[in-house]
Amino acid sequence: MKRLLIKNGKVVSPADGLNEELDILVAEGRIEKIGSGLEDKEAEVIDAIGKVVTPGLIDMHVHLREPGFEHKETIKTGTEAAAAGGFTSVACMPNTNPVIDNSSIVDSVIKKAEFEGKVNLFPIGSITKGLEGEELSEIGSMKEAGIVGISDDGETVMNSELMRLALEYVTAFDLPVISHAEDQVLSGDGVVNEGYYSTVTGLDPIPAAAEDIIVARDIRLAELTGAPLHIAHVSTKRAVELVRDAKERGLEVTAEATPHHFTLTDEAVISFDTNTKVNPPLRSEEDVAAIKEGLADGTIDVIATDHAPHAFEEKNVEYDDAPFGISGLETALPLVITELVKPGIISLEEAVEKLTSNPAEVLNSDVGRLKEGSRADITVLDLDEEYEVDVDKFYSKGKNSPFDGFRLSGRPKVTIVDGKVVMKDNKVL
Ligand SMILES: NC(=O)N[C@@H](CC(=O)O)C(=O)O
Ligand SMILES: [Zn+2]
Ligand SMILES: [Zn+2]
Repeated sequence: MKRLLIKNGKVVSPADGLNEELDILVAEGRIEKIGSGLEDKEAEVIDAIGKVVTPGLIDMHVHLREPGFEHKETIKTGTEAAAAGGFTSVACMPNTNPVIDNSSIVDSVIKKAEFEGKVNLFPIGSITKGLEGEELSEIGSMKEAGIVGISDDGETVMNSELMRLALEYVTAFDLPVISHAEDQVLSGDGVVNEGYYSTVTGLDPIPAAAEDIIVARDIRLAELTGAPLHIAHVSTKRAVELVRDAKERGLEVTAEATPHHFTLTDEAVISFDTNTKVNPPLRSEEDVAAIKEGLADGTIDVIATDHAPHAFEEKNVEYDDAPFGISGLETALPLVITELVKPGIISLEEAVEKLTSNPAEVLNSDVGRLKEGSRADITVLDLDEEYEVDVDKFYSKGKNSPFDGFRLSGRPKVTIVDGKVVMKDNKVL
């Protein structure tokens, strides 16, 4: 295996106490040495001068669509998109067909990723069989097979008794329960946020309360059971307040926000572009401000994409009929830098934590760190490169992005997984 020497980059890994210009020597898939003025005659040199070197980014919320919806995305194309976006690990949601609700499907997803995946893949198992909300999945055997959490993402476990049982069950397993918080009776047939823009477009509304109610319920159940709870794609002001309060009370509650929810407001839906249709919906200016505050004060621990690719034909229909979801892996890091770091809403160090060590901690995984001896998953990024988003250049099959044509600054330049360069200069290798 080739040795790699990443030279003269600014190494940023707050969890490892690193924030300075250093070299990193990689051998046999591991970080052999971190230091100044390192030399190695055999190593391939990656010149990182003027660039930032971070632990490989982790996206704890993606939809890779395989098995069952390979026309939208596959493990191969989805992990290529991840590599292109600077991610070295992704955790994939179980709303596939069949649903990831038993150990043999977990095994098959892991095997497939070993053969075809560009990055590390950590499956998330479902909470209930078939995502039907009626019976618990085989959580114990899925844990043995390698899941890192459980979620019925795409659906809410509307039965509070069953959700309580799931939370009680995982306390024995060190698995977070990841909540897609939506009161599905209240959200009904809604497609956009309830407010001024649902009124002017005439599109069916989803009230913020649909999210707030389930966030409140699940926090209460986490308190009752003592289980670790992670709130997926937080999008409302009240949800941020509820998570903040839960943390203050010492509960093991964590939360994530997506780039689309901190970048866009529901004003975007007046275009009737179905690429703005996502669940939870794009919210009001006040909600977006609260998300940014939550990111800044640490209430929101993690930035995750909720990468939800769909085929062009599926999105190329009336707003009401289009599926919910945004293809997010290849714009996430540029949006974090452009929308959060450059304007000073969070520091670069905080951004790195929310994309590396924090999600690793939620998933109880040992990735997301830069230490001698640890696995060599590394991302090199250029904070200043400006470019225009072009969905036709996405590695993802999902071209469904509302950011097509956006000018962003900050870009991943090299992605290294297990000591191997899998993306360089925006080309997946
Ligand atoms: N976010 C979305 O709009 N869609 C997700 C489901 C989900 O994350 O809830 C999908 O699977 O397409
Ligand atoms: Zn969801
Ligand atoms: Zn999702």
